[in-house]
Formats: sequence, C-alpha cells, structure tokens
Amino acid sequence: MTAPLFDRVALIGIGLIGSSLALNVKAGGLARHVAVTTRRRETLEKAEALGLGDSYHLEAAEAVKDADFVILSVPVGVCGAIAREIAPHLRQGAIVSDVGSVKGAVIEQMRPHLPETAEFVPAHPLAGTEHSGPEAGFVELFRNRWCILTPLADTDPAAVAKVRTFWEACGANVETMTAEHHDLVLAIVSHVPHLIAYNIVGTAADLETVTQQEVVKFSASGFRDFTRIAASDPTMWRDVFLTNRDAVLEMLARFSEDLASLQRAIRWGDGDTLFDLFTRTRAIRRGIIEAGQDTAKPNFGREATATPAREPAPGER
Ligand SMILES: NC(=O)C1=CN([C@@H]2O[C@H](COP(=O)(O)OP(=O)(O)OC[C@H]3O[C@@H](n4cnc5c(N)ncnc54)[C@H](O)[C@@H]3O)[C@@H](O)[C@H]2O)C=CC1
Ligand SMILES: O=C(O)C(=O)Cc1ccc(O)cc1
Repeated sequence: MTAPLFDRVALIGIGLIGSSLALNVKAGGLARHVAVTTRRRETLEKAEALGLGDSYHLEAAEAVKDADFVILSVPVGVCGAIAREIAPHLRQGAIVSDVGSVKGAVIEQMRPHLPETAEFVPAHPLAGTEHSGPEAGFVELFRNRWCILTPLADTDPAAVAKVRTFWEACGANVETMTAEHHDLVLAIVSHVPHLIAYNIVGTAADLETVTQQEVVKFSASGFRDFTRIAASDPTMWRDVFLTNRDAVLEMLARFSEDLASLQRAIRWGDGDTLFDLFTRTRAIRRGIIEAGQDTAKPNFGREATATPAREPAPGER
C-alpha cells in the first residue's frame, strides 16, 4: 500500500466544498488524519455526525497544529482573519491553500500573515452547486471539473506539484495561471452570470403588475435556471462581489454596452443582429457540451439540503 499524500490535513470550514474535500480525502486515502474546524459548534456537530473527519475543533489553531496541509473552505471575506489566527500555529513547511472563488484579494489578505516557512498555494475548484453546509457535499463534485491554481512567484514548485496531485486525486483537471488573470476570467464566466441571476429574479419578485404566484406558476425552464443560481449562498456571493470588484465592474460595463445594442436592435426591428448573436451563442453552448463541461445535473440527483444561515459581514466580525 502506498503512503498517503499527506499526514494530517486541516479543513477549515466544512460547508459544501470543505465536506466534499473531506469525502475525497477519505475515499482516496489522501491523508492519515483529517482535522475539521469551523466556527459554529452546530456545524461542527453536523460534520461529526456525518463522519467527515477524524478530529473536530472549534479552535482553528488546534486543527492546524502538526498539519502538513491546511485548506481554507470559507467565504473569501474571512480568509485574512483566519490566516492571522492560524499563522503562529502552523507547522514548519506546511502547505496552506484555499478554495475561494476570488484569488487576488485572498492572496492580498492572507499572504502578509503567513510565515515564510509555510508554502501558500491558492486554488479554486470550478465546481459547485447552489447548496451549502456540511450535508451538501458529495464525493463526485470535483470529478472532471477544472481546478485553477494561482501560485505566487516564490512558491516552492514541489508544493505546487503536491497540491496538483491532491486535486487530481479528487478527480479534477488542474491548470495554473496568475491570480489577476483568474479573477478576470471568472468575472465573466461565473461572477457576472450570478449577478444577472440575482438581478432578474429580484426584478421578477418586485413587479407590481405580475404576481409572485404567477412568477412561480408560469416560470419556464430558463427562468427556473436563474432561480437555481439565485438561490446560492448570500454570504459567499456578497464576499465575491466585494472582493472581485474591479474585474466584475469591467465585465459589467461591457455587458451593459452589449445589452444596449440588443435593446437598439429590438427597438428598430433589426432581426439580423439578433439572429447573428443567437447563432454565435448557440455555437458556444455546443462547444461546451462537446468539451464535456456541461454539468446540467448540478446536484447529481441529490435532494436539496441547503441551510443558508446568514453569516456576519466582514465588518461585523
Ligand atoms: N459554493 C460553490 O459552488 C463554490 C464555492 N467556492 C468557494 O468555496 C468557499 C466555501 O464555499 P462553500 O463551501 O460553498 O460555503 P458553505 O457556506 O457551504 O461553507 C462555508 C463554511 O465556512 C464556515 N465559516 C464561515 N465563516 C467562518 C469563520 N470566520 N471561521 C471558520 N469557519 C467559517 C461555515 O460555517 C461553513 O462551514 C468560498 O470561498 C467560495 O467562494 C468555490 C467553488 C464553488
Ligand atoms: O452552481 C453553479 O452553477 C456554479 O456556478 C457553482 C460555482 C460557484 C462558484 C464557483 O466559484 C464555482 C462554481
């Protein structure tokens, strides 16, 4: 039998992503010991009832003690505070990583706190659902999905290679890029689409001339898809927009310009403009399907288990 990749993995935050990681570590025998830590006792108890780890801690400092791999799976707005809290307790040579949907701000917030003896390898699995909490995780979540690593210029390549091996063992395909590029790409493929979903569902909810009942009763599948996205965790997405502000605003400006030209085409009966765009976008969708990146079954047949408890805003902590 081969030795596990890591001796002790500390999972900080045990929601959708943290619990899916726990299940993968267990299924793949990727660590000898999994230490789980989260801030709320109730969440920790749920994680324990689900058997996600080997030890459970309310103090992150205790969980990271002697860990050779530490992964933060918490809203991006709290990564800096957690880095500050764990820094004095990190073992020499520990690899510290995260799974945040934004990379530049997470690096900016965490890096100043981490000791030089730790290796920082930021990561972002492009895999998720609208559900949250420890019961929402499932072992197949990362299978055949991308995981982007954004190592720093001075990160030890051996640590990057180890994190790559970890994600590959979870079933992901790994790519490396700069944090800045990551944030621009994700702004258009993930962050702005989520904002559009939140906005359109909000607009429908606020209409005076169409009742809420009608919105529910007559919602066609397109609108239903928006409502799924708009059911995503409020804390997580608030933090994404506040921390990837510049890239999101840049992409929103382009989006607004393109929307204005569609408005113009509709107003002036310019069917060619509409038809040309819709033809191009159909080809993009077909390309996604051919590349095998269509999930279409975001929950892999699981029932909803969302527990969207409100987390305090960064300023409230
Ligand atoms: N949900 C998704 O589809 C994806 C999320 N991500 C990223 O993963 C991270 C975690 O997201 P999820 O697992 O979906 O969220 P979640 O809401 O399911 O879990 C978050 C966990 O963090 C804990 N937490 C919150 N504040 C904390 C604090 N101050 N100290 C310790 N623990 C704290 C919560 O109690 C919970 O256990 C976020 O940064 C998000 O951007 C990345 C890819 C996909
Ligand atoms: O549920 C969906 O459709 C998602 O888009 C999941 C998701 C959310 C955030 C990420 O950073 C990555 C993936």
